[in-house]
Amino acid sequence: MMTAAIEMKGLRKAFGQHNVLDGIDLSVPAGSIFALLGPNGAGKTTIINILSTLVTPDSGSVRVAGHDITEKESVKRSISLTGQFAAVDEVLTAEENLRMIGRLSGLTKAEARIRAAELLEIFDLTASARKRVKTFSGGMRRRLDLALSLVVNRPILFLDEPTTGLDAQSRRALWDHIRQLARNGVTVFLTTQYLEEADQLADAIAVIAGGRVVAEGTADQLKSRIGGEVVELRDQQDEIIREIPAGSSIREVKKTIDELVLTAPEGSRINIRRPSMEDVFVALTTQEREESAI
Ligand SMILES: Nc1ncnc2c1ncn2[C@@H]1O[C@H](COP(=O)(O)OP(=O)(O)OP(=O)(O)O)[C@@H](O)[C@H]1O
Repeated sequence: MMTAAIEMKGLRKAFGQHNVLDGIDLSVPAGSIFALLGPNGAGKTTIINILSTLVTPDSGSVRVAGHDITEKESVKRSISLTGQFAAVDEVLTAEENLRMIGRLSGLTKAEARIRAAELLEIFDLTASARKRVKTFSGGMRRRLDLALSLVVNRPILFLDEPTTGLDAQSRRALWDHIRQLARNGVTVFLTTQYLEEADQLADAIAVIAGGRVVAEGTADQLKSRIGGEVVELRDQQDEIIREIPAGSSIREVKKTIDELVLTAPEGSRINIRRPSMEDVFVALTTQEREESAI
């Protein structure tokens, strides 16, 4: 059995009367990429804050890298966190910031220089390496922030919405880097609003809503959980007119197509596809909202 790098059992946290986490059980194998999904305000950042010892839970047992989270110093030595060095020094250049963090983290001068150059390259900041951070755009700062959290590789990396605000090219570069880290044995725990990101990157995904885990598994398992195929009707401009989950048997799919054909406008066409992560997310989180409204 694989060892768990992160383990939560019965994790609860309330802010005032608001039960944000209402008994979360999750286990993340070492060296895997784990994505936590959930609607806005579901408690994703709260979980990351608890796992990185910034917030104390009300109850439950939580272990990170083999340490109980009450052993704060041991946990902190095992983790990196995006935004950890959000206080980027504005007066320094990107390269100086990276080298400074390298030195503060115990790298030699030469090691810090090499690591800074590598990270500047990965995050497409080489051309701006010698510019002061105060002249940077929002996207450049975000990339530098991510680079700073990766100066020293710790066994566990927490990334809270790492690609929000990044363009497609930087997003792809970060995904490649995350995959590389996981291949080298780093456990990556990320939250994301981009369902494609979870689909592309994560070995396992958990969806939280209403303070609980409402689904857990690989992207394929989650997709098959909501069942079968989706039949979509598109107009001549390729815009979706209707989408219907059709079930998994050929008979069900044919029945759905027959229904659509009756109402399909001239020039439209029909596609059959597997459910996307978005279908899964909408199905799971809508179901949770409906149940909690009862
Ligand atoms: N320190 C705090 N005091 C009071 N309420 C808080 C505190 N931190 C978080 N909350 C509340 O807890 C809930 C969960 O917040 P959290 O930031 O963990 O959600 P999230 O899933 O990360 O959301 P988002 O997708 O919007 O980033 C929200 O309703 C938030 O307002």
